[in-house]
Amino acid sequence: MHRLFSRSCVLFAVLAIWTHFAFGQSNYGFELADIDQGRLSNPEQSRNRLSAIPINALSAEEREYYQYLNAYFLTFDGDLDAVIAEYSALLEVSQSPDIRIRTFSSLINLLGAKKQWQEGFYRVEELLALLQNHPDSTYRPAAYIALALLYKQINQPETALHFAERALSIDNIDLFHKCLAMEVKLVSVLNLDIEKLSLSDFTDADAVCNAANLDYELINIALWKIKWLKQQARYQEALNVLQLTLFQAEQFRQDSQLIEIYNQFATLHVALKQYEEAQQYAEMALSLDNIDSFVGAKITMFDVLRQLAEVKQDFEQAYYYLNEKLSLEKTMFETKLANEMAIQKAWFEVDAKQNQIELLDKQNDLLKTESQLTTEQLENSLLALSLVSLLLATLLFWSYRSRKVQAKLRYYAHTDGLTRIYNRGFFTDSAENLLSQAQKNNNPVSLILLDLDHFKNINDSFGHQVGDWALTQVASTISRCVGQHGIVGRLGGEEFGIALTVTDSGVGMRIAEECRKAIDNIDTSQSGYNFKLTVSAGVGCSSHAGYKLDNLYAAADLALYQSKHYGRNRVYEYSANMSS
Ligand SMILES: Nc1nc2c(ncn2[C@@H]2O[C@H](COP(=O)(O)OP(=O)(O)OP(=O)(O)O)[C@@H](O)[C@H]2O)c(=O)[nH]1
Repeated sequence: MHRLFSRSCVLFAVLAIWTHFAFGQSNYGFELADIDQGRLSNPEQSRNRLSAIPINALSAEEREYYQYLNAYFLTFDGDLDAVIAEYSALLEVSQSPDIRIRTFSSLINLLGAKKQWQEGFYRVEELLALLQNHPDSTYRPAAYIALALLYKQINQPETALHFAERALSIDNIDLFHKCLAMEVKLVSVLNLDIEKLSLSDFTDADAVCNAANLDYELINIALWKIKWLKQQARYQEALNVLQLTLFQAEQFRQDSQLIEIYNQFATLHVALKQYEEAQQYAEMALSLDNIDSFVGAKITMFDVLRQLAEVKQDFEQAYYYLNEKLSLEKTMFETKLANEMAIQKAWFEVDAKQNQIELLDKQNDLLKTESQLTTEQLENSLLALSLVSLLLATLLFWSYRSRKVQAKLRYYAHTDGLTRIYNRGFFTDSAENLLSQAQKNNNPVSLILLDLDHFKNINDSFGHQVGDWALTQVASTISRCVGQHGIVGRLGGEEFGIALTVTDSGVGMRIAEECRKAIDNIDTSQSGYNFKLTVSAGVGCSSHAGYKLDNLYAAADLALYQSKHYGRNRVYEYSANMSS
Protein backbone atom coordinates (compact mmCIF):
# COMPACT_ATOMS: atom_id res chain seq x y z
CA MET A 1 0.00 0.00 0.00
CA HIS A 2 2.79 2.31 0.98
CA ARG A 3 4.70 1.47 -2.27
CA LEU A 4 1.58 2.09 -4.34
CA PHE A 5 1.18 5.49 -2.69
CA SER A 6 4.77 6.54 -3.37
CA ARG A 7 4.50 5.34 -6.98
CA SER A 8 1.36 7.44 -7.43
CA CYS A 9 3.16 10.41 -5.95
CA VAL A 10 6.04 10.01 -8.40
CA LEU A 11 3.61 9.63 -11.32
CA PHE A 12 1.72 12.71 -10.20
CA ALA A 13 4.94 14.71 -9.91
CA VAL A 14 6.08 13.61 -13.39
CA LEU A 15 2.69 14.54 -14.82
CA ALA A 16 2.76 17.90 -13.08
CA ILE A 17 6.24 18.67 -14.43
CA TRP A 18 5.23 17.54 -17.92
CA THR A 19 2.12 19.70 -17.81
CA HIS A 20 4.17 22.59 -16.52
CA PHE A 21 6.54 22.47 -19.48
CA ALA A 22 4.01 21.44 -22.09
CA PHE A 23 1.46 24.08 -21.22
CA GLY A 24 3.48 27.12 -20.30
CA GLN A 25 4.55 26.90 -16.70
CA SER A 26 1.22 26.75 -14.84
CA ASN A 27 -1.92 24.67 -14.85
CA TYR A 28 -4.00 27.70 -15.77
CA GLY A 29 -3.12 27.30 -19.46
CA PHE A 30 -6.00 24.82 -19.87
CA GLU A 31 -8.39 26.96 -17.88
CA LEU A 32 -7.66 30.05 -19.97
CA ALA A 33 -8.11 28.11 -23.23
CA ASP A 34 -11.41 26.74 -21.90
CA ILE A 35 -12.64 30.19 -20.90
CA ASP A 36 -11.65 31.46 -24.34
CA GLN A 37 -13.65 28.64 -25.91
CA GLY A 38 -16.77 29.45 -23.94
CA ARG A 39 -16.53 33.25 -24.13
CA LEU A 40 -19.11 33.55 -26.95
CA SER A 41 -21.64 30.97 -25.81
CA ASN A 42 -21.51 31.76 -22.12
CA PRO A 43 -19.82 35.10 -21.56
CA GLU A 44 -20.97 35.67 -18.01
CA GLN A 45 -19.83 32.32 -16.63
CA SER A 46 -16.55 32.58 -18.58
CA ARG A 47 -15.93 36.01 -17.12
CA ASN A 48 -16.47 34.74 -13.59
CA ARG A 49 -14.09 31.87 -14.19
CA LEU A 50 -11.48 34.29 -15.47
CA SER A 51 -11.79 36.57 -12.45
CA ALA A 52 -11.19 33.54 -10.20
CA ILE A 53 -7.72 32.99 -11.68
CA PRO A 54 -4.88 34.41 -9.53
CA ILE A 55 -2.81 36.59 -11.88
CA ASN A 56 0.37 36.11 -9.89
CA ALA A 57 0.32 32.37 -10.53
CA LEU A 58 0.43 32.88 -14.30
CA SER A 59 3.45 32.73 -16.58
CA ALA A 60 4.25 35.78 -18.73
CA GLU A 61 2.59 34.19 -21.74
CA GLU A 62 -0.51 33.21 -19.76
CA ARG A 63 -0.71 36.69 -18.33
CA GLU A 64 -0.97 38.11 -21.85
CA TYR A 65 -3.74 35.61 -22.58
CA TYR A 66 -5.48 36.61 -19.34
CA GLN A 67 -5.15 40.30 -20.18
CA TYR A 68 -6.65 39.77 -23.62
CA LEU A 69 -9.65 37.84 -22.26
CA ASN A 70 -10.11 40.34 -19.43
CA ALA A 71 -10.25 43.22 -21.94
CA TYR A 72 -12.65 41.20 -24.07
CA PHE A 73 -15.08 40.72 -21.15
CA LEU A 74 -14.73 44.39 -20.23
CA THR A 75 -16.47 45.18 -23.55
CA PHE A 76 -19.73 43.95 -21.99
CA ASP A 77 -19.59 46.77 -19.43
CA GLY A 78 -20.00 49.24 -22.27
CA ASP A 79 -17.03 51.51 -21.50
CA LEU A 80 -15.35 51.13 -24.87
CA ASP A 81 -12.67 53.73 -24.09
CA ALA A 82 -11.54 51.62 -21.14
CA VAL A 83 -11.41 48.52 -23.35
CA ILE A 84 -9.43 50.42 -26.02
CA ALA A 85 -6.97 51.49 -23.30
CA GLU A 86 -6.65 47.86 -22.10
CA TYR A 87 -6.01 46.51 -25.59
CA SER A 88 -3.51 49.31 -26.34
CA ALA A 89 -1.66 48.59 -23.06
CA LEU A 90 -1.56 44.89 -23.91
CA LEU A 91 -0.03 45.68 -27.32
CA GLU A 92 2.74 47.60 -25.55
CA VAL A 93 3.89 44.48 -23.71
CA SER A 94 2.64 41.50 -25.63
CA GLN A 95 5.22 39.26 -27.28
CA SER A 96 2.93 36.55 -28.57
CA PRO A 97 2.06 37.03 -32.26
CA ASP A 98 -1.32 35.31 -31.78
CA ILE A 99 -2.33 37.50 -28.86
CA ARG A 100 -1.16 40.55 -30.81
CA ILE A 101 -3.19 39.58 -33.89
CA ARG A 102 -6.30 39.02 -31.76
CA THR A 103 -5.77 42.25 -29.84
CA PHE A 104 -5.27 44.29 -33.02
CA SER A 105 -8.41 42.74 -34.49
CA SER A 106 -10.56 43.53 -31.46
CA LEU A 107 -9.04 46.99 -31.12
CA ILE A 108 -9.75 47.82 -34.77
CA ASN A 109 -13.42 46.88 -34.27
CA LEU A 110 -13.66 49.12 -31.21
CA LEU A 111 -11.84 52.03 -32.85
CA GLY A 112 -14.32 51.72 -35.73
CA ALA A 113 -17.22 51.75 -33.29
CA LYS A 114 -15.76 54.84 -31.60
CA LYS A 115 -15.00 56.39 -35.02
CA GLN A 116 -11.38 56.87 -34.04
CA TRP A 117 -10.35 56.50 -37.63
CA GLN A 118 -6.77 57.68 -37.53
CA GLU A 119 -5.81 55.36 -34.69
CA GLY A 120 -7.81 52.63 -36.43
CA PHE A 121 -5.90 53.05 -39.70
CA TYR A 122 -2.56 52.93 -37.90
CA ARG A 123 -3.61 49.71 -36.21
CA VAL A 124 -4.72 48.35 -39.61
CA GLU A 125 -1.19 48.94 -40.95
CA GLU A 126 0.32 47.24 -37.91
CA LEU A 127 -2.05 44.29 -38.16
CA LEU A 128 -1.34 43.82 -41.87
CA ALA A 129 2.41 43.83 -41.21
CA LEU A 130 1.95 41.30 -38.41
CA LEU A 131 -0.17 39.06 -40.64
CA GLN A 132 2.48 39.19 -43.30
CA ASN A 133 5.08 37.96 -40.81
CA HIS A 134 2.78 35.28 -39.39
CA PRO A 135 0.88 33.90 -42.35
CA ASP A 136 0.01 30.69 -40.51
CA SER A 137 -1.64 32.22 -37.47
CA THR A 138 -4.91 30.54 -36.49
CA TYR A 139 -6.33 33.99 -35.80
CA ARG A 140 -6.18 35.20 -39.42
CA PRO A 141 -9.96 34.77 -39.94
CA ALA A 142 -10.73 37.09 -37.00
CA ALA A 143 -8.17 39.59 -38.30
CA TYR A 144 -9.58 39.62 -41.84
CA ILE A 145 -13.11 39.95 -40.49
CA ALA A 146 -12.06 42.92 -38.34
CA LEU A 147 -10.51 44.55 -41.40
CA ALA A 148 -13.51 43.72 -43.60
CA LEU A 149 -15.94 45.17 -41.04
CA LEU A 150 -13.93 48.37 -40.70
CA TYR A 151 -13.86 48.91 -44.46
CA LYS A 152 -17.55 48.06 -44.65
CA GLN A 153 -18.16 50.68 -42.00
CA ILE A 154 -16.23 53.40 -43.83
CA ASN A 155 -18.10 52.58 -47.03
CA GLN A 156 -15.33 50.95 -48.99
CA PRO A 157 -17.07 47.82 -50.22
CA GLU A 158 -14.25 46.74 -52.55
CA THR A 159 -11.74 46.54 -49.71
CA ALA A 160 -14.32 45.02 -47.36
CA LEU A 161 -15.02 42.36 -50.00
CA HIS A 162 -11.29 41.73 -50.47
CA PHE A 163 -10.78 40.97 -46.78
CA ALA A 164 -13.99 38.94 -46.52
CA GLU A 165 -12.75 36.80 -49.39
CA ARG A 166 -9.31 36.49 -47.80
CA ALA A 167 -11.03 35.13 -44.70
CA LEU A 168 -13.17 32.75 -46.75
CA SER A 169 -10.10 31.47 -48.61
CA ILE A 170 -8.69 30.06 -45.36
CA ASP A 171 -9.20 26.31 -45.50
CA ASN A 172 -10.17 25.52 -41.96
CA ILE A 173 -12.06 28.73 -41.15
CA ASP A 174 -14.48 28.19 -38.28
CA LEU A 175 -18.24 28.60 -38.75
CA PHE A 176 -18.45 31.78 -36.67
CA HIS A 177 -15.95 33.70 -38.80
CA LYS A 178 -17.19 32.09 -41.99
CA CYS A 179 -20.70 33.38 -41.25
CA LEU A 180 -19.38 36.92 -40.59
CA ALA A 181 -17.24 36.84 -43.74
CA MET A 182 -20.16 35.65 -45.85
CA GLU A 183 -22.36 38.40 -44.48
CA VAL A 184 -19.78 41.10 -45.28
CA LYS A 185 -19.32 39.58 -48.73
CA LEU A 186 -23.09 39.69 -49.35
CA VAL A 187 -23.39 43.34 -48.27
CA SER A 188 -20.33 44.40 -50.25
CA VAL A 189 -21.54 42.77 -53.46
CA LEU A 190 -25.03 44.17 -52.83
CA ASN A 191 -23.48 47.66 -52.73
CA LEU A 192 -21.11 47.10 -55.64
CA ASP A 193 -23.07 45.12 -58.20
CA ILE A 194 -26.41 43.70 -57.20
CA GLU A 195 -26.65 41.80 -60.48
CA LYS A 196 -23.85 39.54 -59.31
CA LEU A 197 -25.89 38.13 -56.46
CA SER A 198 -28.05 35.05 -56.73
CA LEU A 199 -30.45 33.45 -54.31
CA SER A 200 -27.91 30.72 -53.56
CA ASP A 201 -25.54 33.33 -52.10
CA PHE A 202 -28.14 34.08 -49.41
CA THR A 203 -29.05 30.41 -48.95
CA ASP A 204 -25.35 29.49 -48.48
CA ALA A 205 -24.72 32.28 -45.99
CA ASP A 206 -27.93 31.39 -44.19
CA ALA A 207 -26.86 27.74 -43.90
CA VAL A 208 -23.47 28.64 -42.45
CA CYS A 209 -24.83 31.18 -39.93
CA ASN A 210 -27.57 28.76 -38.97
CA ALA A 211 -24.97 26.06 -38.30
CA ALA A 212 -22.96 28.60 -36.31
CA ASN A 213 -26.14 29.46 -34.37
CA LEU A 214 -25.72 33.18 -34.97
CA ASP A 215 -29.23 34.71 -34.74
CA TYR A 216 -28.18 38.30 -35.22
CA GLU A 217 -26.34 37.48 -38.45
CA LEU A 218 -29.20 35.26 -39.65
CA ILE A 219 -31.63 38.18 -39.30
CA ASN A 220 -29.16 40.48 -41.05
CA ILE A 221 -28.83 38.06 -43.96
CA ALA A 222 -32.60 37.87 -44.20
CA LEU A 223 -32.82 41.66 -44.23
CA TRP A 224 -30.18 41.86 -47.01
CA LYS A 225 -32.14 39.23 -48.91
CA ILE A 226 -35.32 41.30 -48.53
CA LYS A 227 -33.54 44.36 -49.91
CA TRP A 228 -32.23 42.29 -52.81
CA LEU A 229 -35.74 40.95 -53.56
CA LYS A 230 -37.22 44.43 -53.22
CA GLN A 231 -34.73 45.88 -55.66
CA GLN A 232 -36.01 43.33 -58.15
CA ALA A 233 -39.62 44.30 -57.30
CA ARG A 234 -40.22 40.81 -55.86
CA TYR A 235 -42.32 42.34 -53.08
CA GLN A 236 -44.44 39.38 -52.13
CA GLU A 237 -41.41 37.08 -51.81
CA ALA A 238 -39.72 39.76 -49.77
CA LEU A 239 -42.77 40.05 -47.53
CA ASN A 240 -42.81 36.29 -46.97
CA VAL A 241 -39.17 36.32 -45.90
CA LEU A 242 -39.93 39.31 -43.70
CA GLN A 243 -42.77 37.46 -41.89
CA LEU A 244 -40.35 34.70 -40.92
CA THR A 245 -37.67 37.17 -39.92
CA LEU A 246 -40.05 39.13 -37.71
CA PHE A 247 -40.74 35.99 -35.75
CA GLN A 248 -36.99 35.43 -35.22
CA ALA A 249 -36.35 39.09 -34.43
CA GLU A 250 -39.11 39.35 -31.84
CA GLN A 251 -37.50 36.50 -29.95
CA PHE A 252 -34.03 37.92 -30.30
CA ARG A 253 -35.11 41.55 -29.72
CA GLN A 254 -32.37 43.65 -31.18
CA ASP A 255 -33.75 47.18 -31.58
CA SER A 256 -31.73 48.00 -34.64
CA GLN A 257 -33.01 44.91 -36.39
CA LEU A 258 -36.61 45.35 -35.22
CA ILE A 259 -36.65 48.91 -36.53
CA GLU A 260 -35.24 47.69 -39.85
CA ILE A 261 -37.91 44.97 -40.00
CA TYR A 262 -40.77 47.41 -39.33
CA ASN A 263 -39.22 49.68 -41.85
CA GLN A 264 -39.16 46.98 -44.49
CA PHE A 265 -42.71 45.98 -43.67
CA ALA A 266 -43.90 49.56 -44.08
CA THR A 267 -42.12 50.12 -47.42
CA LEU A 268 -43.16 46.71 -48.80
CA HIS A 269 -46.80 47.31 -47.90
CA VAL A 270 -46.62 50.71 -49.59
CA ALA A 271 -45.18 49.00 -52.68
CA LEU A 272 -48.01 46.48 -52.51
CA LYS A 273 -50.46 49.36 -51.92
CA GLN A 274 -51.45 47.88 -48.55
CA TYR A 275 -51.57 51.31 -46.93
CA GLU A 276 -53.16 50.44 -43.63
CA GLU A 277 -50.52 47.84 -42.85
CA ALA A 278 -47.87 50.26 -44.02
CA GLN A 279 -49.20 52.94 -41.66
CA GLN A 280 -49.30 50.45 -38.80
CA TYR A 281 -45.64 49.36 -39.22
CA ALA A 282 -44.41 52.93 -39.74
CA GLU A 283 -46.04 53.99 -36.49
CA MET A 284 -44.72 50.90 -34.68
CA ALA A 285 -41.23 51.79 -35.82
CA LEU A 286 -41.54 55.43 -34.80
CA SER A 287 -42.89 54.43 -31.40
CA LEU A 288 -39.78 52.40 -30.50
CA ASP A 289 -37.85 53.98 -27.64
CA ASN A 290 -34.56 54.66 -29.33
CA ILE A 291 -35.82 55.36 -32.83
CA ASP A 292 -33.96 58.69 -32.70
CA SER A 293 -30.66 56.81 -32.86
CA PHE A 294 -31.67 55.34 -36.23
CA VAL A 295 -32.01 58.44 -38.37
CA GLY A 296 -32.00 56.50 -41.64
CA ALA A 297 -34.96 54.38 -40.54
CA LYS A 298 -36.80 57.46 -39.25
CA ILE A 299 -36.35 59.20 -42.60
CA THR A 300 -37.79 56.16 -44.42
CA MET A 301 -40.73 56.11 -42.02
CA PHE A 302 -41.49 59.82 -42.54
CA ASP A 303 -41.33 59.17 -46.26
CA VAL A 304 -43.77 56.27 -45.92
CA LEU A 305 -46.10 58.45 -43.84
CA ARG A 306 -45.78 61.26 -46.41
CA GLN A 307 -46.81 58.84 -49.18
CA LEU A 308 -49.70 57.58 -47.11
CA ALA A 309 -50.87 61.16 -46.40
CA GLU A 310 -50.67 61.93 -50.11
CA VAL A 311 -52.73 58.82 -50.84
CA LYS A 312 -55.28 60.14 -48.35
CA GLN A 313 -54.99 63.53 -50.04
CA ASP A 314 -53.99 65.01 -46.69
CA PHE A 315 -51.44 67.38 -48.20
CA GLU A 316 -50.94 69.38 -45.04
CA GLN A 317 -49.90 66.22 -43.25
CA ALA A 318 -47.86 65.14 -46.25
CA TYR A 319 -46.08 68.48 -46.21
CA TYR A 320 -45.36 68.07 -42.49
CA TYR A 321 -43.80 64.61 -43.03
CA LEU A 322 -41.87 65.89 -46.00
CA ASN A 323 -40.45 68.71 -43.88
CA GLU A 324 -39.57 66.30 -41.09
CA LYS A 325 -37.95 64.01 -43.59
CA LEU A 326 -35.99 66.82 -45.25
CA SER A 327 -34.77 68.21 -41.94
CA LEU A 328 -33.62 64.73 -40.86
CA GLU A 329 -31.99 64.16 -44.23
CA LYS A 330 -30.13 67.45 -43.83
CA THR A 331 -28.90 66.38 -40.38
CA MET A 332 -27.98 62.94 -41.68
CA PHE A 333 -26.21 64.41 -44.68
CA GLU A 334 -24.21 66.73 -42.42
CA THR A 335 -23.33 63.89 -40.08
CA LYS A 336 -22.40 61.70 -42.99
CA LEU A 337 -20.33 64.47 -44.53
CA ALA A 338 -18.56 65.14 -41.23
CA ASN A 339 -17.93 61.43 -40.88
CA GLU A 340 -16.61 61.15 -44.43
CA MET A 341 -14.40 64.14 -43.83
CA ALA A 342 -13.13 62.67 -40.59
CA ILE A 343 -12.31 59.44 -42.44
CA GLN A 344 -10.60 61.33 -45.27
CA LYS A 345 -8.65 63.43 -42.77
CA ALA A 346 -7.57 60.31 -40.93
CA TRP A 347 -6.45 58.70 -44.20
CA PHE A 348 -4.64 61.86 -45.14
CA GLU A 349 -2.84 62.02 -41.80
CA VAL A 350 -1.92 58.34 -41.86
CA ASP A 351 -0.70 58.83 -45.44
CA ALA A 352 1.26 61.94 -44.46
CA LYS A 353 2.77 60.07 -41.56
CA GLN A 354 3.52 57.16 -43.86
CA ASN A 355 5.16 59.55 -46.32
CA GLN A 356 7.07 61.08 -43.46
CA ILE A 357 8.19 57.62 -42.39
CA GLU A 358 9.15 56.81 -45.98
CA LEU A 359 11.00 60.12 -46.18
CA LEU A 360 12.77 59.34 -42.93
CA ASP A 361 13.56 55.88 -44.26
CA LYS A 362 14.99 57.46 -47.40
CA GLN A 363 16.97 59.93 -45.31
CA ASN A 364 18.11 57.00 -43.25
CA ASP A 365 19.13 55.17 -46.42
CA LEU A 366 20.97 58.30 -47.54
CA LEU A 367 22.74 58.51 -44.20
CA LYS A 368 23.51 54.81 -44.39
CA THR A 369 24.91 55.28 -47.91
CA GLU A 370 26.88 58.28 -46.71
CA SER A 371 28.23 56.38 -43.76
CA GLN A 372 28.94 53.44 -46.07
CA LEU A 373 30.75 55.85 -48.36
CA THR A 374 32.69 57.26 -45.42
CA THR A 375 33.49 53.77 -44.27
CA GLU A 376 34.58 52.89 -47.78
CA GLN A 377 36.65 56.06 -47.98
CA LEU A 378 38.15 55.23 -44.62
CA GLU A 379 38.78 51.70 -45.73
CA ASN A 380 40.37 53.01 -48.93
CA SER A 381 42.50 55.45 -46.95
CA LEU A 382 43.49 52.66 -44.59
CA LEU A 383 44.29 50.47 -47.56
CA ALA A 384 46.35 53.26 -49.12
CA LEU A 385 48.03 53.85 -45.79
CA SER A 386 48.73 50.15 -45.43
CA LEU A 387 50.15 50.07 -48.95
CA VAL A 388 52.31 53.11 -48.25
CA SER A 389 53.41 51.56 -44.96
CA LEU A 390 54.15 48.32 -46.73
CA LEU A 391 56.07 50.19 -49.40
CA LEU A 392 57.93 52.14 -46.75
CA ALA A 393 58.69 48.99 -44.80
CA THR A 394 59.87 47.32 -47.99
CA LEU A 395 62.02 50.34 -48.81
CA LEU A 396 63.40 50.42 -45.28
CA PHE A 397 64.00 46.73 -45.45
CA TRP A 398 65.69 47.04 -48.81
CA SER A 399 67.74 50.00 -47.70
CA TYR A 400 68.67 48.09 -44.55
CA ARG A 401 69.50 45.05 -46.61
CA SER A 402 71.39 47.04 -49.20
CA ARG A 403 73.26 48.79 -46.39
CA LYS A 404 74.01 45.40 -44.96
CA VAL A 405 75.08 44.15 -48.38
CA GLN A 406 77.12 47.28 -48.89
CA ALA A 407 78.67 46.82 -45.47
CA LYS A 408 79.32 43.21 -46.34
CA LEU A 409 80.76 44.17 -49.71
CA ARG A 410 82.83 46.83 -48.01
CA TYR A 411 83.94 44.28 -45.49
CA TYR A 412 84.88 41.84 -48.21
CA ALA A 413 86.58 44.59 -50.17
CA HIS A 414 88.64 45.51 -47.12
CA THR A 415 89.17 42.16 -45.48
CA ASP A 416 91.29 39.17 -46.16
CA GLY A 417 88.97 36.21 -46.56
CA LEU A 418 91.08 33.77 -44.57
CA THR A 419 92.52 35.76 -41.68
CA ARG A 420 89.75 38.41 -41.30
CA ILE A 421 92.28 41.22 -41.07
CA TYR A 422 92.78 44.02 -43.63
CA ASN A 423 93.78 42.83 -47.07
CA ARG A 424 96.76 44.32 -48.86
CA GLY A 425 94.80 46.98 -50.77
CA PHE A 426 92.93 48.37 -47.79
CA PHE A 427 95.95 48.07 -45.54
CA THR A 428 97.97 50.10 -48.07
CA ASP A 429 95.26 52.82 -48.34
CA SER A 430 94.84 52.98 -44.59
CA ALA A 431 98.61 53.03 -44.01
CA GLU A 432 98.99 55.91 -46.48
CA ASN A 433 96.27 57.92 -44.68
CA LEU A 434 97.91 57.17 -41.40
CA LEU A 435 101.32 58.25 -42.69
CA SER A 436 100.10 61.53 -44.19
CA GLN A 437 98.20 62.32 -40.96
CA ALA A 438 101.35 61.53 -38.92
CA GLN A 439 103.45 63.59 -41.26
CA LYS A 440 101.08 66.56 -40.86
CA ASN A 441 101.30 66.23 -37.11
CA ASN A 442 104.97 65.45 -37.27
CA ASN A 443 104.50 62.27 -35.34
CA PRO A 444 106.91 59.36 -35.82
CA VAL A 445 105.42 56.14 -37.26
CA SER A 446 106.71 52.60 -37.84
CA LEU A 447 105.93 49.93 -40.41
CA ILE A 448 106.58 46.33 -39.44
CA LEU A 449 106.70 43.45 -41.92
CA LEU A 450 106.35 39.89 -40.60
CA ASP A 451 106.89 36.74 -42.64
CA LEU A 452 106.30 33.17 -41.47
CA ASP A 453 109.39 31.03 -41.39
CA HIS A 454 109.62 27.96 -43.57
CA PHE A 455 105.90 28.09 -44.11
CA LYS A 456 106.18 25.99 -47.19
CA ASN A 457 107.38 23.14 -44.98
CA ILE A 458 104.21 23.38 -42.82
CA ASN A 459 102.05 23.21 -45.92
CA ASP A 460 104.06 20.39 -47.32
CA SER A 461 104.30 18.43 -44.07
CA PHE A 462 100.77 18.82 -42.65
CA GLY A 463 98.68 19.98 -45.55
CA HIS A 464 97.24 23.26 -46.80
CA GLN A 465 94.48 23.29 -44.17
CA VAL A 466 97.00 23.30 -41.33
CA GLY A 467 98.84 26.05 -43.22
CA ASP A 468 95.56 28.06 -43.28
CA TRP A 469 95.06 27.42 -39.59
CA ALA A 470 98.57 28.68 -38.90
CA LEU A 471 97.94 31.84 -40.95
CA THR A 472 94.73 32.67 -39.00
CA GLN A 473 96.47 32.04 -35.67
CA VAL A 474 99.33 34.35 -36.63
CA ALA A 475 96.89 37.06 -37.85
CA SER A 476 94.85 37.05 -34.64
CA THR A 477 97.99 36.98 -32.48
CA ILE A 478 99.42 39.98 -34.30
CA SER A 479 96.06 41.88 -34.01
CA ARG A 480 96.00 41.19 -30.27
CA CYS A 481 99.58 42.44 -29.83
CA VAL A 482 98.98 45.63 -31.80
CA GLY A 483 95.66 46.46 -30.20
CA GLN A 484 94.81 50.17 -30.59
CA HIS A 485 98.39 51.14 -31.55
CA GLY A 486 97.92 50.68 -35.27
CA ILE A 487 96.50 48.70 -38.16
CA VAL A 488 97.25 45.14 -39.25
CA GLY A 489 96.97 43.62 -42.74
CA ARG A 490 97.88 40.52 -44.69
CA LEU A 491 100.10 41.66 -47.49
CA GLY A 492 100.04 38.36 -49.36
CA GLY A 493 100.85 34.67 -48.81
CA GLU A 494 102.45 34.38 -45.39
CA GLU A 495 103.49 38.05 -45.10
CA PHE A 496 101.77 40.50 -42.68
CA GLY A 497 102.19 44.25 -42.19
CA ILE A 498 101.70 46.52 -39.17
CA ALA A 499 101.47 50.32 -39.38
CA LEU A 500 101.91 51.83 -35.94
CA THR A 501 100.65 55.34 -35.15
CA VAL A 502 102.58 57.87 -33.07
CA THR A 503 105.37 55.43 -32.51
CA ASP A 504 109.04 55.96 -32.35
CA SER A 505 111.44 53.22 -33.34
CA GLY A 506 111.72 51.85 -29.82
CA VAL A 507 108.01 51.14 -29.53
CA GLY A 508 108.02 49.66 -33.07
CA MET A 509 110.74 47.22 -32.11
CA ARG A 510 109.03 46.37 -28.85
CA ILE A 511 105.68 45.56 -30.48
CA ALA A 512 107.39 43.60 -33.27
CA GLU A 513 109.25 41.62 -30.66
CA GLU A 514 106.06 41.02 -28.66
CA CYS A 515 104.37 39.72 -31.80
CA ARG A 516 107.28 37.45 -32.63
CA LYS A 517 107.29 36.02 -29.10
CA ALA A 518 103.54 35.53 -29.02
CA ILE A 519 103.65 33.71 -32.36
CA ASP A 520 106.53 31.59 -31.16
CA ASN A 521 104.34 30.65 -28.20
CA ILE A 522 101.28 29.55 -30.25
CA ASP A 523 100.25 26.08 -29.21
CA THR A 524 100.24 24.34 -32.60
CA SER A 525 98.94 21.09 -31.12
CA GLN A 526 95.42 22.62 -31.49
CA SER A 527 95.81 21.99 -35.24
CA GLY A 528 96.29 18.31 -34.56
CA TYR A 529 100.05 18.50 -35.20
CA ASN A 530 103.06 19.67 -33.29
CA PHE A 531 105.33 21.93 -35.21
CA LYS A 532 107.31 25.09 -34.78
CA LEU A 533 105.56 28.31 -35.85
CA THR A 534 107.75 31.40 -35.99
CA VAL A 535 107.97 34.68 -37.83
CA SER A 536 110.81 36.92 -38.89
CA ALA A 537 110.07 40.67 -38.74
CA GLY A 538 111.58 43.87 -40.06
CA VAL A 539 110.82 47.33 -38.67
CA GLY A 540 111.04 50.54 -40.67
CA CYS A 541 110.68 53.84 -38.87
CA SER A 542 109.71 57.26 -40.31
CA SER A 543 112.61 58.83 -38.50
CA HIS A 544 114.91 56.78 -40.80
CA ALA A 545 112.88 56.15 -43.91
CA GLY A 546 110.51 59.15 -44.02
CA TYR A 547 106.73 59.13 -44.42
CA LYS A 548 106.47 57.60 -47.89
CA LEU A 549 104.95 54.15 -47.69
CA ASP A 550 107.13 52.69 -50.46
CA ASN A 551 110.25 53.88 -48.66
CA LEU A 552 109.11 52.66 -45.33
CA TYR A 553 108.11 49.34 -46.88
CA ALA A 554 111.46 48.95 -48.52
CA ALA A 555 113.19 49.76 -45.22
CA ALA A 556 111.09 47.24 -43.29
CA ASP A 557 111.60 44.66 -46.01
CA LEU A 558 115.33 45.11 -45.84
CA ALA A 559 115.20 44.64 -42.10
CA LEU A 560 113.05 41.54 -42.59
CA TYR A 561 115.56 40.15 -45.00
CA GLN A 562 118.17 40.61 -42.32
CA SER A 563 116.03 38.64 -39.88
CA LYS A 564 115.63 35.81 -42.33
CA HIS A 565 119.25 35.96 -43.21
CA TYR A 566 120.44 35.85 -39.64
CA GLY A 567 118.52 32.81 -38.62
CA ARG A 568 114.73 33.66 -38.71
CA ASN A 569 112.45 34.00 -35.64
CA ARG A 570 113.96 37.38 -34.92
CA VAL A 571 113.34 41.12 -35.42
CA TYR A 572 115.55 43.65 -37.15
CA GLU A 573 115.10 47.36 -37.45
CA TYR A 574 116.14 49.24 -40.51
CA SER A 575 119.08 51.52 -40.14
CA ALA A 576 120.73 53.63 -42.75
CA ASN A 577 123.85 51.49 -42.81
CA MET A 578 121.79 48.33 -43.51
CA SER A 579 122.74 47.10 -47.00
CA SER A 580 120.18 45.39 -49.27
N1 LIG B 1 98.29 27.11 -46.73
C1 LIG B 1 98.54 28.20 -47.41
N2 LIG B 1 99.74 28.36 -47.95
C2 LIG B 1 100.02 29.50 -48.65
C3 LIG B 1 99.11 30.55 -48.78
N3 LIG B 1 99.66 31.56 -49.51
C4 LIG B 1 100.92 31.18 -49.78
N4 LIG B 1 101.15 29.94 -49.27
C5 LIG B 1 102.33 29.12 -49.31
O1 LIG B 1 103.40 29.77 -48.60
C6 LIG B 1 104.54 29.23 -49.02
C7 LIG B 1 105.60 30.27 -49.09
O2 LIG B 1 106.80 29.58 -49.29
P1 LIG B 1 108.09 30.29 -49.47
O3 LIG B 1 107.95 31.57 -50.28
O4 LIG B 1 109.06 29.33 -50.03
O5 LIG B 1 108.62 30.67 -48.07
P2 LIG B 1 108.86 29.82 -46.78
O6 LIG B 1 108.58 28.41 -47.01
O7 LIG B 1 108.02 30.43 -45.65
O8 LIG B 1 110.33 30.03 -46.48
P3 LIG B 1 110.95 31.31 -45.85
O9 LIG B 1 110.09 32.51 -46.08
O10 LIG B 1 112.18 31.50 -46.59
O11 LIG B 1 111.10 31.05 -44.43
C8 LIG B 1 104.23 28.59 -50.39
O12 LIG B 1 104.40 27.17 -50.28
C9 LIG B 1 102.81 28.97 -50.69
O13 LIG B 1 102.15 27.98 -51.39
C10 LIG B 1 97.83 30.36 -48.21
O14 LIG B 1 96.95 31.21 -48.28
N5 LIG B 1 97.61 29.18 -47.51
